[in-house]
Amino acid sequence: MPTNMIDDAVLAFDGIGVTRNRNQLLRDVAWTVYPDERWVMLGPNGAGKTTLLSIAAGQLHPTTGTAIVLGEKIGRTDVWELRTRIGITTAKLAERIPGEERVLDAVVTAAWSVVGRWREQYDPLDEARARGLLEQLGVAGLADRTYGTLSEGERKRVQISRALMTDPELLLLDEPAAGLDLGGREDLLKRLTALAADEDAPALVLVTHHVEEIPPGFTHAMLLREGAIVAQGPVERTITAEHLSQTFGQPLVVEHNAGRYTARAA
Ligand SMILES: Nc1ncnc2c1ncn2[C@@H]1O[C@H](COP(=O)(O)OP(=O)(O)OP(=O)(O)O)[C@@H](O)[C@H]1O
Repeated sequence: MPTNMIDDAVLAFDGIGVTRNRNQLLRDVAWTVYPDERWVMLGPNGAGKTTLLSIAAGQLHPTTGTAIVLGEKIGRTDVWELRTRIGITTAKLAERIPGEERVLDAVVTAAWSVVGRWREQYDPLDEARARGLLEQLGVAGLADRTYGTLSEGERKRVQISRALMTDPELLLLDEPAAGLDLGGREDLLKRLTALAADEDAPALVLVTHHVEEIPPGFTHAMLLREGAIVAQGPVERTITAEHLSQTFGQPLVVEHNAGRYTARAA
């Protein structure tokens, strides 16, 4: 690949392998993500999705290969500085938000914690930004509630607002629709569809187990099985019956309707 293309890339991974306790969690992963791309990563339990996302988040060094995140080579760079440029939501991070915290505080303090500052009072610009993000995710009315009183779907949207607070160049969403009921999932998908269409939004990578959770407008897909890539590329060419059957290890039928995918056993 020409060097100038790699320079523009948000993620440029080559020959990535991760080994832990003699288990090969990832093998020979090559993956490039550009700023205007919206990726969905799919694969069965244990396929290596979270491991790959951790490298993208600057949280994990690969055992082999080269991982360049936002132009910085993992292993050579100050990851703390790098992490301020990346927004991430995971179930583990969400558990750290105290139930008694006011929703607006949960969003505003994202900016404080990444830069390691502590303040008694809001900067009015921070507060306005947090309120704007809650509005964008359709939960502005919840700003003064405590986080613990929110439904799971509302919490997910607050978590995404929080991850966007620092104006990241890359947003990583690990199973954002997990545990949501049908209405909650559809609400979240609507917001993610709007985010995908927003040209000011960062590059997006969303991990899921279900093709039903691919928001319309997502441009690319990566399919993983047992730590290796089964297929990757533009979403319509990648989310096919053949690729998904191979990824999930059983014959599957895939349908694509009005921008949404469904899959079932053949
Ligand atoms: N420190 C470790 N030592 C050994 N094996 C590990 C370690 N961490 C993760 N694994 C294994 O690596 C594999 C990939 O895990 P990973 O969490 O990346 O998968 P995943 O695709 O995100 O799975 P899920 O969909 O279940 O969240 C799993 O089999 C897991 O048990």
